[in-house]
Amino acid sequence: MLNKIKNKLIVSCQALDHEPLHSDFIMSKMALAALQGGAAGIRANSVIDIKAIKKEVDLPVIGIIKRDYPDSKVFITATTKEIDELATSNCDMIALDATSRVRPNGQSLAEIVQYAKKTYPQILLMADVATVEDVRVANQLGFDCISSTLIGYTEESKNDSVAADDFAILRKMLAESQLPLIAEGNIDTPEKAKRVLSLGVHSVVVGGAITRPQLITEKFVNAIE
Ligand SMILES: CC(=O)N[C@H](C=O)[C@@H](O)[C@H](O)[C@H](O)COP(=O)(O)O
Repeated sequence: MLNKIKNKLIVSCQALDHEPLHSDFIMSKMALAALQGGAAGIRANSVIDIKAIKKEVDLPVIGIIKRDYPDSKVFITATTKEIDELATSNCDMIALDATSRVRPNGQSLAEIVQYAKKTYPQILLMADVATVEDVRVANQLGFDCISSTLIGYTEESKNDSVAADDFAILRKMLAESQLPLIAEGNIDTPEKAKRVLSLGVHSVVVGGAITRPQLITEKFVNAIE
């Protein structure tokens, strides 16, 4: 899978239950549109969406389960329960929060990675990170690749944004990463996607700018008001 997505675009097709396009059927058609546009992979949330997408397109899928827990701020594939659920979806890779934050039920990141690798050796693992320190830790844990998904979305990274200073944080992550690094999060123009690939990231994930029409509409409205 890592070869198939090298230097290519992955489209994140996600609509949570409060979003207008929340539907496995619609996400499968989003994935078909992504395939027709030339995407090399899909990122998707929930077993039901991944199954529908896998039926519709023959592309590698990065699966996640977003779920809130009362005792933790971690919400992307937070525990081994979500790993077990995703293993039933036929996804090719699982992405999970790889920040240093406390996880639900006292599970540790190392424990979860070890469990996933041992139980489902055929499924690749992506570390969703927020800081350069997270990259250093992820290098050592048995992940197959790292993604910059959570930059700006955690307390530790709230002052960072992926594109600031010509992607300074991504360049720092690239310097530290011993694994393929995927650019993800707020890559919202074709120019930014091209730029991050030229900096040396392995692939680029684009979500909202392609698959969240409410956000796209808002951009137009803000520009004309
Ligand atoms: C922080 C978080 O929850 N990120 C999620 C991770 O799967 C998705 O909501 C994003 O759409 C995805 O990462 C792609 O990013 P963007 O939509 O900005 O291109």
